[in-house]
Amino acid sequence: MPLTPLTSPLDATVRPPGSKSITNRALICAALAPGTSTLTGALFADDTQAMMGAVTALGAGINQDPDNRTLTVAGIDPSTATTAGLIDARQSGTTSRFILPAAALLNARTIVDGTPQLRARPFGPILDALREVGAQIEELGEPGYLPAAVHGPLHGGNVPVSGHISSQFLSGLLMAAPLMRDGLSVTLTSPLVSVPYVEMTKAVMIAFGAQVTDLNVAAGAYTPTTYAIEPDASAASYFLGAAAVAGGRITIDGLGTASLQGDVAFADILERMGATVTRTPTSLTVTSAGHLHGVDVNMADISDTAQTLAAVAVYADSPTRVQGIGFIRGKETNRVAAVVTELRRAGIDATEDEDGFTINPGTPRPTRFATYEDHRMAMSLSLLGLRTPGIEIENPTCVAKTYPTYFTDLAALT
Ligand SMILES: O=C(O)C1=C[C@@H](OP(=O)(O)O)[C@@H](O)[C@H](O)C1
Ligand SMILES: C=C(OP(=O)(O)O)C(=O)O
Repeated sequence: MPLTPLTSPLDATVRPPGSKSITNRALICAALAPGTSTLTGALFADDTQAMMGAVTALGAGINQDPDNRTLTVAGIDPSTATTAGLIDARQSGTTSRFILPAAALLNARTIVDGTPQLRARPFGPILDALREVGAQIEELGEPGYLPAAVHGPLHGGNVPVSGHISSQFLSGLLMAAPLMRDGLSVTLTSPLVSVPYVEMTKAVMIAFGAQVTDLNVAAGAYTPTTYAIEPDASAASYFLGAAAVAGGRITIDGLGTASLQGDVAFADILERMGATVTRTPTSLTVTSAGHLHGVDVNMADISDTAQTLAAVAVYADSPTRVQGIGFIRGKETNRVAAVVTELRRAGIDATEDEDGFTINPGTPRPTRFATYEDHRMAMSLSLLGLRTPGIEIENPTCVAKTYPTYFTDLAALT
């Protein structure tokens, strides 16, 4: 995918597609709520298709209306459901980590597997926690990795869970918890990364009628609900980053101070770098002259936007250091190594640190970037093409994981 630099400053309003994280949480809660739920503003992408396939395998019924971005979900009663089978979570961390506990509620054997990329990502903490709350677990490949078989039901109770590898283990356990016999109380055994995603989990659960306080969930049931899903804040980071790189104004419609998504704080980092940010409860506007300063920032809460910041940092007037994100070596690819390798390919002085990376600004040369089957490598590196001639993105269709129309929407900015 060749990219063409912009010839005039940006001046656009964008509404990104629905949040992947909220869509996949709402699908789990709706699938476990006996009755009909309606999800509006949903994301239609590979990760959410993976979740739709997963909850269908558990017995839920899904009607997809992509033109109206709406999903209608006929939920199951997990205490009587006995559907077992093979679930393909594809490349999706959220689908795999959220469906394992949900499948383990059933008195049936379910195998969860995914692509080779997903098989390389860690699952040990969630498999261990599920054993503690009553599941029979078979690790069918390497211990601590997919594929794995789960068989319930779950008695719940108190369970220790580690937080430093991924918050998705905790979110998955919490969402299944209302249907555990004794409910669930989680004690974290290590510091939690991606904290805002756990707050999001609790908010979606509460919208579907669950009782949640701190990391304690009461036994009960989900209630079918009509639920409106926000646009995706991680996707929005590319458009906000575009204003920072190319200069001009970008407004994100549908995301603001009222958002459930931590990634809206990417705008705060651009503000620290010198951009002007205007916020309302439901919109974010970034205006920039394209001259930003470097920043030293901990991105443990919003690590999906770290690659976006790496791209923006290339054009700042001083170095940028990102800390607190060593755990993103376990995402779709080793994101710390991948972003440093690709920026160095373009002649930028980037270095890998133990818990992040440092980007020294420079003038990138024309480069064809590798994307490592990582949608966020493709979307973040595309920002260089808005300012530097001769930028190409290999395998651009990898954006289908969360944002199939990304390159069309980027082109429409001009
Ligand atoms: O719960 C979620 O929806 C997510 C949590 C984060 O993962 P980790 O908790 O593994 O950092 C994030 O990177 C991912 O894209 C979505
Ligand atoms: C890490 C990501 O996804 P997941 O963990 O859900 O596969 C992501 O979307 O950047």
